[in-house]
Amino acid sequence: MSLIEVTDLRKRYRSTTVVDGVSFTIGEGETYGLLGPNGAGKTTTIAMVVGVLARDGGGVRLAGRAHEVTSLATKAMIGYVPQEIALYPDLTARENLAFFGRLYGLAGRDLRRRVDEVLDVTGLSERSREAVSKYSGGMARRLNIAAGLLNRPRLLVLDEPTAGVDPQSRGAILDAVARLAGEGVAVLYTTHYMEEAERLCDRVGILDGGRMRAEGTHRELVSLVGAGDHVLITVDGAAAGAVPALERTPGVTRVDADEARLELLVAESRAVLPLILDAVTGAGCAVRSLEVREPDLEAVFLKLTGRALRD
Ligand SMILES: Nc1ncnc2c1ncn2[C@@H]1O[C@H](COP(=O)(O)OP(=O)(O)OP(=O)(O)O)[C@@H](O)[C@H]1O
Repeated sequence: MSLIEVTDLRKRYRSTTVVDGVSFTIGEGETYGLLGPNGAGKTTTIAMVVGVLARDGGGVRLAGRAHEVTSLATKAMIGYVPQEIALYPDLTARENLAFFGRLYGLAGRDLRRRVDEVLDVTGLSERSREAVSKYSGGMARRLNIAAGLLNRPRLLVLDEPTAGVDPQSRGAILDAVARLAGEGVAVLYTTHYMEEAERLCDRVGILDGGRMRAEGTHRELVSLVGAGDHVLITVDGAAAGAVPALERTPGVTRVDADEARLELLVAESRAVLPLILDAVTGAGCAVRSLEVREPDLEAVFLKLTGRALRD
């Protein structure tokens, strides 16, 4: 069963519709990515999902219950980490977390244990007694995430958590999200980095202009636009001799030869690769190198919207 069901969300600002009928579900332990360029409506969508922004239409159900701006019981199941850092710079990481933990009603040994756990998940244990003013931007972002975990959320919502952070913090954030999902937390993750969506998310929704353009696993999205894997082969001598055999190979949809180089479009490279190698060597060409390039979400986005994900 899905932990959260979002149905037909809508938001207008004056005459402009910025979220236009967005629906998706996320199961326990599943990481769902909302991928879209700046201004696509990601932040507005998740603000309505979390319940900090009133919606103009649609519904959200969390663990089978209607979730509204005023629903405290369902809000208690959510950890929301907005883009803006909300921390006290003069306090240490530990003091910040203790403060937020008390707001959640934690105290004493429970509070200390929970603070230790969230510091560990975000990789900040060793620097926990330093003032946040001494932290890098990436560490502050990790601490912001740690604060969102104090209440053991069943749904963790992260709004572009890695935007502008250093590689070390980015790695720590991605590891933390994977670990939490492994523990059964449902994760809603917005990003405009398609590599992150590919690496982290079980399913991705592509949002553009306030609308969900497509949704699915990486494989499903890629097959939706009819793309296949590119296989690039270099051979000793002329590659053209291998073209007829490759064109007869099941699963190969296009063959281009240019001097010693072959470029193929194939439906499913893993299954077809042995047949391709047989065809090339059978035509008397010795293979010098072979590279498989899987299509990415960037290609899907371009195909769906006619624009690049990052302008
Ligand atoms: N309070 C507001 N009043 C008017 N327009 C708004 C308001 N908030 C957002 N918008 C507009 O809604 C659209 C979607 O914004 P939103 O912040 O949800 O996009 P986003 O995909 O999160 O982009 P970003 O990556 O830049 O945060 C934008 O065109 C934005 O200008």
